[in-house]
Amino acid sequence: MENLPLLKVQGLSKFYGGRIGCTNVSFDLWPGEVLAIVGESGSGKTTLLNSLSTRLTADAGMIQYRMRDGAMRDIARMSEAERRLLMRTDWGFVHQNPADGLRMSVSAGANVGERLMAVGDRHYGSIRAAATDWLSRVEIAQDRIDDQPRAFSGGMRQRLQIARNLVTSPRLVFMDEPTGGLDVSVQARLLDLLRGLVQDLGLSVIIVTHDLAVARLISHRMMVMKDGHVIEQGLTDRVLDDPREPYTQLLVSSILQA
Ligand SMILES: Nc1ncnc2c1ncn2[C@@H]1O[C@H](COP(=O)(O)OP(=O)(O)OP(=O)(O)O)[C@@H](O)[C@H]1O
Repeated sequence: MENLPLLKVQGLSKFYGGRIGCTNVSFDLWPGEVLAIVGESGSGKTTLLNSLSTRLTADAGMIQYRMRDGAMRDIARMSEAERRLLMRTDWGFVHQNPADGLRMSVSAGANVGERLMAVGDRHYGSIRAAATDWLSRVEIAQDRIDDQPRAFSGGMRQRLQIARNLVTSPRLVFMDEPTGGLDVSVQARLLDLLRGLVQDLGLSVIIVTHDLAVARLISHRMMVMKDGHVIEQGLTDRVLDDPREPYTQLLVSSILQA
């Protein structure tokens, strides 16, 4: 199945009244592939990510996903319950602000364990063991398992949010500026950790970032957005080293000069 796409997107569009959010986006995502969506503020990155992950309902187009049994399913034709199950198990969503993806008033262990309970795991010992294991994989000391995330630093909260997402072994993870809003040194460490996990787990990832250095480090392929349109896509190194569109050239050179 490795030679079949995990996600197939055709002609996806989302409008806000008369304003374009994103329009006519098409691409295939392959198992183990990391796709970065880049572009300046207001270009439609978040709208596209939210439409792909069904947090927003698209106005046109089709999203097909290859289920674990190999069947290609049209996301729009799934029942609400099927879609919810998918989002709790096979998909993950890492928000820029960890508070949007965590429950701030329950313990770190419960934040991770909760996703397992949501898929039917009822055995306290095994849930606690999985939570402990995941905390250490994201470099959170085990003696913090009973602390609430409100007692954590920004970087720790983000690592906890990642653990909560990955504990159910998802195959596709959406990320919205996961290193945004953190100090530069914390960002670098988190990016390193993310890159390692994505590689080890063979995850497929769609990551929104306005930071081309982040895209360079973590992604295989890149889509450049402008005014809701994908204006250029290709292998990350190709797009950054040899941008074809004048707008991409401008984006790349402005970063290099900064
Ligand atoms: N809820 C909304 N209602 C109306 N217009 C919206 C809404 N959300 C986004 N838009 C518009 O859609 C376009 C794309 O916005 P979007 O937030 O997707 O861009 P972005 O690239 O993610 O920007 P940023 O990097 O600043 O988050 C913009 O013109 C924006 O004003």
